[in-house]
Amino acid sequence: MLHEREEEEEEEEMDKQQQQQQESRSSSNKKVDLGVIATWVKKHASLYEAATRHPFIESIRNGTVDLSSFRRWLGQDNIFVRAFVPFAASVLVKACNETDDSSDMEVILGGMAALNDELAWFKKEASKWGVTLSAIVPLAANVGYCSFLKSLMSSEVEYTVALTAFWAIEAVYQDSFAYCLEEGAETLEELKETCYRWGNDDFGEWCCTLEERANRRLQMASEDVRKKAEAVLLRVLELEVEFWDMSRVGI
Ligand SMILES: Cc1ncc(CO)c(N)n1
Repeated sequence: MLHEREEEEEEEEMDKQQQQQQESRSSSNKKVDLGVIATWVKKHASLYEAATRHPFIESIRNGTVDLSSFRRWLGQDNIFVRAFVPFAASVLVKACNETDDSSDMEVILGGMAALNDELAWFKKEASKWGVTLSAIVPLAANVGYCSFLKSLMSSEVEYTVALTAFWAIEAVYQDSFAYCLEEGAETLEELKETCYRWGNDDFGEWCCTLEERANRRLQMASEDVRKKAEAVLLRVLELEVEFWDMSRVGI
Protein backbone atom coordinates (compact mmCIF):
# COMPACT_ATOMS: atom_id res chain seq x y z
CA MET A 1 0.00 0.00 0.00
CA LEU A 2 2.70 2.44 1.04
CA HIS A 3 4.67 1.64 -2.15
CA GLU A 4 1.60 2.31 -4.36
CA ARG A 5 0.96 5.64 -2.54
CA GLU A 6 4.57 6.68 -3.14
CA GLU A 7 4.20 5.79 -6.83
CA GLU A 8 1.01 7.89 -7.10
CA GLU A 9 2.73 10.85 -5.42
CA GLU A 10 5.67 10.51 -7.82
CA GLU A 11 3.30 10.52 -10.81
CA GLU A 12 1.44 13.57 -9.44
CA GLU A 13 4.81 15.35 -9.03
CA MET A 14 5.77 14.47 -12.63
CA ASP A 15 2.41 15.78 -13.94
CA LYS A 16 2.86 19.01 -11.97
CA GLN A 17 6.38 19.55 -13.38
CA GLN A 18 5.17 18.86 -16.95
CA GLN A 19 2.31 21.33 -16.42
CA GLN A 20 4.76 23.99 -15.17
CA GLN A 21 7.10 23.37 -18.14
CA GLN A 22 4.14 23.69 -20.52
CA GLU A 23 3.05 26.94 -18.89
CA SER A 24 6.56 28.44 -18.99
CA ARG A 25 6.88 27.45 -22.69
CA SER A 26 3.55 29.11 -23.55
CA SER A 27 4.44 32.25 -21.54
CA SER A 28 7.81 32.48 -23.34
CA ASN A 29 5.87 32.17 -26.63
CA LYS A 30 3.78 35.14 -25.48
CA LYS A 31 7.07 37.13 -25.14
CA VAL A 32 7.85 36.36 -28.79
CA ASP A 33 4.38 37.64 -29.83
CA LEU A 34 5.13 41.08 -28.30
CA GLY A 35 7.35 42.13 -31.24
CA VAL A 36 10.48 44.26 -31.04
CA ILE A 37 8.72 47.67 -30.96
CA ALA A 38 6.24 46.70 -28.20
CA THR A 39 9.19 45.33 -26.19
CA TRP A 40 10.95 48.72 -26.53
CA VAL A 41 7.77 50.64 -25.65
CA LYS A 42 7.55 48.50 -22.49
CA LYS A 43 11.28 48.91 -21.72
CA HIS A 44 11.05 52.72 -22.13
CA ALA A 45 7.52 53.05 -20.71
CA SER A 46 8.17 56.31 -18.79
CA LEU A 47 9.54 58.13 -21.85
CA TYR A 48 6.74 56.73 -24.05
CA GLU A 49 4.23 57.94 -21.45
CA ALA A 50 5.90 61.38 -21.32
CA ALA A 51 5.40 61.64 -25.10
CA THR A 52 1.82 60.31 -25.24
CA ARG A 53 0.34 61.60 -21.97
CA HIS A 54 2.01 65.05 -21.96
CA PRO A 55 0.42 67.81 -19.81
CA PHE A 56 -0.54 69.59 -23.05
CA ILE A 57 -2.46 66.47 -24.16
CA GLU A 58 -3.92 66.04 -20.66
CA SER A 59 -5.13 69.65 -20.80
CA ILE A 60 -6.88 68.99 -24.13
CA ARG A 61 -8.44 65.82 -22.69
CA ASN A 62 -9.72 67.50 -19.49
CA GLY A 63 -10.97 70.60 -21.33
CA THR A 64 -8.63 73.06 -19.59
CA VAL A 65 -6.23 73.67 -22.51
CA ASP A 66 -5.17 77.30 -22.95
CA LEU A 67 -6.35 78.12 -26.49
CA SER A 68 -3.26 80.25 -27.16
CA SER A 69 -1.20 77.09 -26.48
CA PHE A 70 -3.37 75.24 -28.97
CA ARG A 71 -2.92 77.99 -31.57
CA ARG A 72 0.85 77.91 -31.01
CA TRP A 73 0.87 74.10 -31.45
CA LEU A 74 -1.21 74.40 -34.67
CA GLY A 75 1.13 76.94 -36.26
CA GLN A 76 4.25 74.97 -35.30
CA ASP A 77 2.86 71.60 -36.34
CA ASN A 78 2.02 72.92 -39.80
CA ILE A 79 5.73 73.69 -40.20
CA PHE A 80 6.67 70.23 -38.87
CA VAL A 81 4.33 68.39 -41.24
CA ARG A 82 5.84 70.26 -44.20
CA ALA A 83 9.25 68.93 -43.12
CA PHE A 84 7.76 65.47 -42.47
CA VAL A 85 6.59 65.11 -46.11
CA PRO A 86 10.11 64.82 -47.63
CA PHE A 87 11.14 62.56 -44.73
CA ALA A 88 8.19 60.22 -45.48
CA ALA A 89 9.16 60.31 -49.17
CA SER A 90 12.72 59.32 -48.20
CA VAL A 91 11.38 56.31 -46.28
CA LEU A 92 9.43 55.33 -49.39
CA VAL A 93 12.60 55.54 -51.53
CA LYS A 94 14.54 53.44 -49.00
CA ALA A 95 11.67 50.88 -49.02
CA CYS A 96 11.84 50.61 -52.82
CA ASN A 97 15.64 50.29 -52.75
CA GLU A 98 16.10 48.02 -49.74
CA THR A 99 13.17 45.62 -49.47
CA ASP A 100 11.76 42.96 -51.74
CA ASP A 101 8.43 43.16 -49.94
CA SER A 102 6.18 45.55 -51.91
CA SER A 103 3.59 45.70 -49.10
CA ASP A 104 5.95 48.03 -47.18
CA MET A 105 5.75 50.49 -50.10
CA GLU A 106 1.93 50.29 -50.09
CA VAL A 107 1.73 50.95 -46.33
CA ILE A 108 4.10 53.94 -46.57
CA LEU A 109 2.21 55.32 -49.60
CA GLY A 110 -1.01 55.05 -47.55
CA GLY A 111 0.55 57.29 -44.91
CA MET A 112 1.69 59.80 -47.52
CA ALA A 113 -1.81 60.06 -49.02
CA ALA A 114 -3.04 61.15 -45.57
CA LEU A 115 -0.31 63.82 -45.50
CA ASN A 116 -1.75 65.43 -48.63
CA ASP A 117 -5.13 65.91 -46.88
CA GLU A 118 -3.26 67.02 -43.74
CA LEU A 119 -1.67 70.07 -45.41
CA ALA A 120 -5.11 71.22 -46.60
CA TRP A 121 -6.57 70.54 -43.14
CA PHE A 122 -3.96 72.80 -41.46
CA LYS A 123 -4.94 75.70 -43.75
CA LYS A 124 -8.64 75.26 -42.95
CA GLU A 125 -8.07 74.80 -39.22
CA ALA A 126 -5.68 77.78 -39.06
CA SER A 127 -8.27 80.11 -40.59
CA LYS A 128 -10.87 78.74 -38.11
CA TRP A 129 -8.56 79.76 -35.23
CA GLY A 130 -7.28 83.00 -36.76
CA VAL A 131 -3.73 81.67 -37.12
CA THR A 132 -1.76 83.19 -40.04
CA LEU A 133 0.40 80.22 -41.07
CA SER A 134 2.66 82.29 -43.33
CA ALA A 135 3.64 84.48 -40.38
CA ILE A 136 4.68 81.61 -38.09
CA VAL A 137 8.40 81.26 -37.34
CA PRO A 138 9.60 77.79 -36.24
CA LEU A 139 10.54 77.75 -32.53
CA ALA A 140 13.75 76.05 -31.32
CA ALA A 141 12.19 72.64 -30.52
CA ASN A 142 10.61 72.57 -33.97
CA VAL A 143 13.87 73.56 -35.69
CA GLY A 144 15.63 70.75 -33.79
CA TYR A 145 13.00 68.15 -34.68
CA CYS A 146 12.95 69.15 -38.36
CA SER A 147 16.73 68.94 -38.61
CA PHE A 148 16.58 65.48 -37.01
CA LEU A 149 14.08 64.44 -39.72
CA LYS A 150 16.49 65.79 -42.33
CA SER A 151 19.37 63.76 -40.83
CA LEU A 152 17.28 60.57 -41.19
CA MET A 153 16.88 61.27 -44.91
CA SER A 154 20.57 60.57 -45.50
CA SER A 155 21.31 57.46 -47.59
CA GLU A 156 23.62 56.43 -44.70
CA VAL A 157 20.52 55.79 -42.56
CA GLU A 158 19.21 52.23 -43.06
CA TYR A 159 15.63 51.71 -44.19
CA THR A 160 14.83 49.74 -40.98
CA VAL A 161 16.02 52.64 -38.81
CA ALA A 162 14.06 55.23 -40.82
CA LEU A 163 10.93 53.01 -40.80
CA THR A 164 11.14 52.72 -36.99
CA ALA A 165 11.31 56.52 -36.71
CA PHE A 166 8.36 56.85 -39.13
CA TRP A 167 6.29 54.53 -36.91
CA ALA A 168 7.27 56.34 -33.68
CA ILE A 169 6.39 59.79 -35.06
CA GLU A 170 2.96 58.66 -36.25
CA ALA A 171 2.21 56.43 -33.25
CA VAL A 172 2.86 59.19 -30.68
CA TYR A 173 0.20 61.40 -32.29
CA GLN A 174 -2.24 58.51 -32.75
CA ASP A 175 -1.89 57.43 -29.12
CA SER A 176 -2.00 61.01 -27.74
CA PHE A 177 -5.08 62.16 -29.63
CA ALA A 178 -6.99 58.85 -29.32
CA TYR A 179 -6.61 59.38 -25.56
CA CYS A 180 -8.47 62.73 -25.92
CA LEU A 181 -11.38 60.96 -27.68
CA GLU A 182 -11.82 58.17 -25.10
CA GLU A 183 -15.02 57.66 -23.10
CA GLY A 184 -14.95 60.11 -20.21
CA ALA A 185 -12.67 62.65 -21.90
CA GLU A 186 -13.83 66.28 -21.59
CA THR A 187 -12.23 67.53 -24.80
CA LEU A 188 -13.77 70.80 -26.02
CA GLU A 189 -16.15 70.32 -28.95
CA GLU A 190 -14.15 72.73 -31.14
CA LEU A 191 -10.96 70.65 -30.58
CA LYS A 192 -12.51 67.26 -31.40
CA GLU A 193 -11.83 67.52 -35.13
CA THR A 194 -8.11 68.01 -34.44
CA CYS A 195 -8.07 65.01 -32.06
CA TYR A 196 -10.00 62.92 -34.58
CA ARG A 197 -7.48 63.75 -37.32
CA TRP A 198 -4.88 61.50 -35.64
CA GLY A 199 -6.95 59.74 -32.99
CA ASN A 200 -9.36 57.94 -35.35
CA ASP A 201 -9.47 54.13 -35.56
CA ASP A 202 -8.45 53.93 -39.23
CA PHE A 203 -5.22 55.81 -38.50
CA GLY A 204 -4.78 53.56 -35.46
CA GLU A 205 -5.06 50.45 -37.62
CA TRP A 206 -2.63 51.95 -40.16
CA CYS A 207 -0.13 52.58 -37.33
CA CYS A 208 -0.46 48.92 -36.25
CA THR A 209 0.22 47.76 -39.81
CA LEU A 210 3.25 50.06 -39.96
CA GLU A 211 4.43 48.60 -36.62
CA GLU A 212 4.14 45.07 -38.04
CA ARG A 213 6.21 46.08 -41.09
CA ALA A 214 8.85 47.67 -38.85
CA ASN A 215 8.90 44.61 -36.53
CA ARG A 216 9.45 42.32 -39.49
CA ARG A 217 12.46 44.36 -40.58
CA LEU A 218 13.79 44.65 -36.99
CA GLN A 219 13.51 40.89 -36.44
CA MET A 220 15.73 40.19 -39.47
CA ALA A 221 18.10 43.14 -38.87
CA SER A 222 21.64 42.93 -37.47
CA GLU A 223 22.19 43.77 -33.80
CA ASP A 224 23.92 46.98 -34.93
CA VAL A 225 20.89 48.16 -36.94
CA ARG A 226 18.54 47.20 -34.07
CA LYS A 227 20.63 49.31 -31.68
CA LYS A 228 20.48 52.29 -34.07
CA ALA A 229 16.70 51.84 -34.47
CA GLU A 230 16.18 51.76 -30.69
CA ALA A 231 18.29 54.94 -30.29
CA VAL A 232 16.26 56.69 -33.00
CA LEU A 233 12.99 55.61 -31.35
CA LEU A 234 14.15 57.15 -28.06
CA ARG A 235 15.25 60.35 -29.83
CA VAL A 236 11.84 60.70 -31.48
CA LEU A 237 10.11 60.30 -28.10
CA GLU A 238 12.37 62.99 -26.56
CA LEU A 239 11.70 65.36 -29.49
CA GLU A 240 7.95 64.79 -29.19
CA VAL A 241 8.08 65.77 -25.51
CA GLU A 242 10.04 68.92 -26.42
CA PHE A 243 7.50 69.70 -29.17
CA TRP A 244 4.57 69.48 -26.72
CA ASP A 245 6.59 71.55 -24.19
CA MET A 246 7.14 74.24 -26.85
CA SER A 247 3.38 74.47 -27.51
CA ARG A 248 2.61 75.51 -23.92
CA VAL A 249 2.45 79.29 -23.43
CA GLY A 250 5.50 81.06 -22.11
CA ILE A 251 8.06 78.36 -22.89
C1 LIG B 1 5.42 66.94 -33.97
C2 LIG B 1 4.59 65.93 -34.72
N1 LIG B 1 4.80 64.62 -34.52
C3 LIG B 1 4.07 63.69 -35.19
C4 LIG B 1 3.10 64.08 -36.08
C5 LIG B 1 2.28 63.04 -36.80
O1 LIG B 1 2.12 63.29 -38.12
C6 LIG B 1 2.92 65.46 -36.28
N2 LIG B 1 1.97 65.92 -37.14
N3 LIG B 1 3.66 66.36 -35.59
